[in-house]
Amino acid sequence: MTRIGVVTFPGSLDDQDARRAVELCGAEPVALWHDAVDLGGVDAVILPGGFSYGDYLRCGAIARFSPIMTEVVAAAGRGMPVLGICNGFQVLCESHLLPGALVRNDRLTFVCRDQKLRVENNTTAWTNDFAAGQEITIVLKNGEGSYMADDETLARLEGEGLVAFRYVGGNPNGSRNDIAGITNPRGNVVGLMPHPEHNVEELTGPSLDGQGFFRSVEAFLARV
Ligand SMILES: NC(=O)CC[C@H](N)C(=O)O
Repeated sequence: MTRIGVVTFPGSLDDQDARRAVELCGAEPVALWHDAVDLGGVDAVILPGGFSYGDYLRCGAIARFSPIMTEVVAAAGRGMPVLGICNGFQVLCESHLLPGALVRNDRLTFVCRDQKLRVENNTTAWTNDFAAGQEITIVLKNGEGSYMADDETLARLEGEGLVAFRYVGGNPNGSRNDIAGITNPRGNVVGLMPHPEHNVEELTGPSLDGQGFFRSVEAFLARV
């Protein structure tokens, strides 16, 4: 059975939901504490949402220096699938596994809503279960979700097809080019602000679209 590690930093909030989503989608969740110095032999890693280290300095700026991140960066370099959700996306950018930065929402308030996204790249380890151009609904909840990158980086992301998800039906936070999530060129590291782990059960809704992320990584790992 595929083993997917979910890292808990001090201040992580959605680690339990991420582990539950992994389990509901048929893989074995493995809890990884942030000061671990190995990944316990997992096949993939999720950096979950929350407020690691209280969002002090900048979101993800301290978590980046947690001992486990040395292992995550090395494993990502070897091609291991890594998914950063919301605060996890912020940690991935701070760790330079993904380019750019997440800054305060343009309306200067926390935004919580069901968000429509368009799948722009369905070739990654975490998005291959979706159709290209598919519209999905995923919960969004953050205060610092506005994706920023310089013009050159943005042109590269667009030119190389590295935008994984784009907001549709209104940009909730001022992200450049309506970017909701990006991938690295290899397609194993993906970060997005909305929360797929909250969209895996009929009871809580608003969709089951989050399951696609976990099915994608299972399919990806079955191929390697
Ligand atoms: N839901 C989350 O992961 C929150 C992320 C981050 N701390 C923010 O508010 O922007």
